[in-house]
Amino acid sequence: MQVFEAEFAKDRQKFSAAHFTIFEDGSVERLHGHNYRVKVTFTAALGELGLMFPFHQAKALIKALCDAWDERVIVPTACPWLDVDQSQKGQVGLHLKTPRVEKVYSFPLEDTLLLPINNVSCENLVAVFAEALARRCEEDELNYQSMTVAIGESDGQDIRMTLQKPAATK
Ligand SMILES: Nc1nc2c(c(=O)[nH]1)N=C([C@H](O)[C@H](O)COP(=O)(O)OP(=O)(O)OP(=O)(O)O)CN2
Repeated sequence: MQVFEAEFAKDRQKFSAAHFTIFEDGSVERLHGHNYRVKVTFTAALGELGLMFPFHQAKALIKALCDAWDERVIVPTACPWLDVDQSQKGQVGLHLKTPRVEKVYSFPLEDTLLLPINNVSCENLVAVFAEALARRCEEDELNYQSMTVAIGESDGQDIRMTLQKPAATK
């Protein structure tokens, strides 16, 4: 069976976000930001009329997720060295305490993206982005066999991960 690949790497597939990366020795970067760039490659066989799926359908799903992650401070809520306090309405308080660093941050809740990851690394971001996009593709009944998502913090450096589409449950 012929399997086709469609890569989407449009300039509009980006999100601007702030984060800090934590390292295993307990050192932590200062808060900083990137214009993250997102590339998605789908594989699929051809359906009727020689189409994998309508390209606009895939591009709309990717762009909507990029928009949801845009202009945010990304918070790793599963980080063992980070206490995330949402007791103050509309605010997120972070108390970071590693073997080497102790810092306190406070952000408006609407400016944050709380992700169930232990560190805001490209590796973790690409995994969460791919799973979230797979859920949106499922809801939108986009037909594909696998997706490879690549996220880059700067030109010339991408981290990518491939997800196989789960077998149909119905
Ligand atoms: N394994 C990982 N290591 C690092 C990550 C990451 O996501 N995974 N991220 C960072 C920082 O966010 C940093 O901003 C980017 O790191 P790096 O590429 O080392 O730094 P530059 O953008 O300055 O890259 P240049 O090669 O100087 O252009 C650090 N490590």
